[in-house]
Amino acid sequence: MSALLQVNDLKKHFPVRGGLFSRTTNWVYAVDGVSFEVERGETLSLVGESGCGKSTVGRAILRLFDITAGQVVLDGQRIDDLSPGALRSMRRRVQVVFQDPFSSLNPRMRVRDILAEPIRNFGLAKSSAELEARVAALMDTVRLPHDALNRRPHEFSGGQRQRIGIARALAAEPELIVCDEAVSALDVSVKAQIINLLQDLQQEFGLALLFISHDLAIVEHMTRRVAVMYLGKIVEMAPRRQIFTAPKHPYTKALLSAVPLPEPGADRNPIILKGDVPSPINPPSGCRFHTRCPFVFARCRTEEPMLRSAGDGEWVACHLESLPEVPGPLGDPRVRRN
Ligand SMILES: Nc1ncnc2c1ncn2[C@@H]1O[C@H](COP(=O)(O)OP(=O)(O)OP(=O)(O)O)[C@@H](O)[C@H]1O
Repeated sequence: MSALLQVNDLKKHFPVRGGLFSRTTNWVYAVDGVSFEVERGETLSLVGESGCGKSTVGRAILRLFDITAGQVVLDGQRIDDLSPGALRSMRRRVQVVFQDPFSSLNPRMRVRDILAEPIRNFGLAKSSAELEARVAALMDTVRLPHDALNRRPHEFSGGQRQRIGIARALAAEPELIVCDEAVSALDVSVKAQIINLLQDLQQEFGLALLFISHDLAIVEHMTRRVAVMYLGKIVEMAPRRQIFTAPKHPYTKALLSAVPLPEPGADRNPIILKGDVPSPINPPSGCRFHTRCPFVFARCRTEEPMLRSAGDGEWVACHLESLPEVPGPLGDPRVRRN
């Protein structure tokens, strides 16, 4: 059986307009050739620093805009070129939970109406009694009391609002939920509760999650696989254990070395990257990470590394992997000096 979601060589370039006639003067290469799959019922996390293109991938899957190139395939059907009419059923199957439920929930609507809207829109209840029962069941599912149905979003805490956002996504009976920084704005204890809730729901409903986050500490607790993005591309994709115990790409190593360890006094030998992330308007030639990579060598500056299998479900886009094993400057046996 094919994967629930297949993203093939996805590109999204945004025009930069300027001048008197608002002509396109440049392009933001926000996502520039990204491929991955999400199986039914699994969680794939998309991680990377701010601006690397994570949300743009999520929005492309939700068809919030037309993509520049590539394919987005849901359950065997291309959804990137669907007509507006055909988009309707796809919209039910893929839902989203955003970072800030406050701005994504209509402040004038009561919770009852917020939850009833998708059920009505997608024709999921045959009578008003069934609609009411479904709304009540959703409150149970996200562990909110029924008397909250008559309240409006501003009357809830951040964690409770996120539960409402999750209930609204579930109302459409989706197969995939894109969680875009869904717990990033919450306090630590509330974060843990929402993560537990998402994991329980995933088990209960067999949901697939695309979990977009800049926070690796969160991802470690809830994902099966991780894809690491840098400047519009995936640099490494692997099962969680491999990413967290034996990362291969120098950028993944640097990202992980910045995650605080739970044991007091423990040290990870942080890898400090030089400089800032370059602009996606004018990304570096060759490997996009070469301007900051501690292991850079000549080929990295000119030749773009492809995402290649490194075995055990692991994919890496780095020239280091193909090199003979000789001692490198930092003791990494795969690094060639030149
Ligand atoms: N509508 C747009 N028009 C122009 N540029 C955009 C647009 N949307 C995103 N970008 C640019 O595309 C790049 C990727 O943005 P994106 O929001 O996908 O990154 P991200 O990794 O999700 O970061 P963050 O977590 O900060 O949102 C950024 O440089 C951003 O400024």
